[in-house]
Amino acid sequence: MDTTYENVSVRIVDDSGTTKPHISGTASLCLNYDPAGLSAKVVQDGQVRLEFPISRTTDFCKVGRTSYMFSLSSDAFLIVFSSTPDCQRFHQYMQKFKDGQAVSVFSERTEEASATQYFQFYSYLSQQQNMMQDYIRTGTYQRAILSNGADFLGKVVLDVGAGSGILSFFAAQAGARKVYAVEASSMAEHASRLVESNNLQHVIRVISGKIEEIDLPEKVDMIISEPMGYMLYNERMLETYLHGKKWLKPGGKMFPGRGDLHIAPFQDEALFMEQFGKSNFWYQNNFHGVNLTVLQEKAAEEYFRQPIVDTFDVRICMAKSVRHVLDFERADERELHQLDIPVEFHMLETGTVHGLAFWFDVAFCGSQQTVWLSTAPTEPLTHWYQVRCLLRDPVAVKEGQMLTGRVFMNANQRQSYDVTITLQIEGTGVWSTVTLDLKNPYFRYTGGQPPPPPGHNTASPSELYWSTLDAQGARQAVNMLNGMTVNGLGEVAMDMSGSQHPLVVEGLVNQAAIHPGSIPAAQVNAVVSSVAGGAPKRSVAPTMSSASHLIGGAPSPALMSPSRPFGGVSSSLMIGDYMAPPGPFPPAANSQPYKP
Ligand SMILES: C[S@@+](CC[C@H](N)C(=O)[O-])C[C@H]1O[C@@H](n2cnc3c(N)ncnc32)[C@H](O)[C@@H]1O
Repeated sequence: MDTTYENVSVRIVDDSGTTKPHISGTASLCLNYDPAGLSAKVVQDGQVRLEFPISRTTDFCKVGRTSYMFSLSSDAFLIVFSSTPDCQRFHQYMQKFKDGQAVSVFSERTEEASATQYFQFYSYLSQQQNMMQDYIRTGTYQRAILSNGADFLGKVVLDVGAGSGILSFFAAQAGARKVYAVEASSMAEHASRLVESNNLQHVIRVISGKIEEIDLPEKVDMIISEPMGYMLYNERMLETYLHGKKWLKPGGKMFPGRGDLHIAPFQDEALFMEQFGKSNFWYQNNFHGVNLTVLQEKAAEEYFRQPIVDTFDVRICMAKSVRHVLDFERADERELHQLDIPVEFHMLETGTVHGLAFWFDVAFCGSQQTVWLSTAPTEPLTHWYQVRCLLRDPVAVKEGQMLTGRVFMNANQRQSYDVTITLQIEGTGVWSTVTLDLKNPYFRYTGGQPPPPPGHNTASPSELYWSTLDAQGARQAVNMLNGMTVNGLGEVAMDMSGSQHPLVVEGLVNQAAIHPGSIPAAQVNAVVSSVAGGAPKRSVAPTMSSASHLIGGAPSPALMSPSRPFGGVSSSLMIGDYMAPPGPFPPAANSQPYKP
């Protein structure tokens, strides 16, 4: 809701009802959320001329068609709006406020349509399952909680955004006396049923509602939550997590207690060409008799606004990552409205910087043990994958140069961020800038092994392979010859079981950091077929058409296999942890994520 009103005049009212101007000329009236209700500010030329709190007990009323009267303890003010519609809009807002209807930090910062879709998404059991089945995620949370029993035993805990209630169950397992499981979507009903069927009603109390709007009967010793979206900040649920601190006792703990966003420049010519190539569809002057070329530039712009969600070989990074730390126990939610992250990279190699790669880690700093949950490319893959932002204009760099700049993340009302990257090579005048829409990413993960960057071999891989075989013993060396196997000693057999590619030997080929329990091989044909920018061939059935509809996160890798019984989960669209409904079939050539 727009809560700024331009060109208002403010008059002071005396006891006889006579009014006179309180400020000369007109000003802006801004309403902001305040824990006690609202705060009204009259701003003129950048200066606050009048500020007063509005609570549900404040006296106010509409006067005529264009004015509003506020009787405060000291003075009474008449706010005169510049038009009847403005006054009407203000009146509706105040009515809602008076009725106690959802005027909260959350509703202030979120478009209604975005919130509706967001909580609908999380109301699906399949979506909760998707997160629960991310074994690295769920297993790490359980371990962090159970290995810090002292922080939970006999304690009161708040679970912010409880979903299925899984984290509340972990807190109960660790001996919590009381757990308040707050969930805004209708998943709260399912969570209640789980609590009852597990006979934990005496410990876990599910509260249906938004953290920003509910009431708790007491303060808590510990807050637990899983509020991370991709690139850490998407979904803006971290703000909800920090908001929950209004219920935390002094000295209370947050689990996790901190989040580190890592940022590194990368080189990936193939990815750059792939994105660029997609817009070439519009570079046709006779598409069914229509000249499309005027839109090619706009299409390229649109593709480069999409952050790319997938995984990669860490060796594409050209410098050590810069780390941006957020201390959840200290930070204020308002700090997350604009994040201005300076970056400075000491380039470790010569080449082309195609963009910046992002991943995050969170730490559970318990009194007994610190446990990290990492989404780094060197670690087992999670449903957050990693995110890469391409530069429209890549920059050529030399080893030893300094690449500096900033990543500016500006929160929007769609529960996401506009991300502006600016980079320059120090002392050269070479720079590049791009703005991306984090709400509309391109989900590119195919389940395949991410290739290493070209030119990374500094010794002969073939020699290395054979010397490893020699070390293992020649008998184990197996080769294929016309359907027969011949071992390193020249012995021939008809056994076909040793048909693995000879170069795929553990320790020789770098395997992706994929956890065997989470990531079965998947063929995301729809995505693969769009790689060159052409339309996916109808004969190639998209087994993961949904994956092309990522909104802000991704299916748990465990659900990426077409062979899994719950593969249907992935036919939804993602928003971090959050996905939206499936799109058309066949998916668009560009694998554009669905956007609400
Ligand atoms: C990423 S899921 C985590 C669910 C569960 N805690 C888990 O770890 O499996 C986030 C949950 O928080 C809920 N949520 C998001 N914003 C919320 C808010 N402002 N108030 C209450 N719940 C919220 C969502 O509906 C969703 O179920």
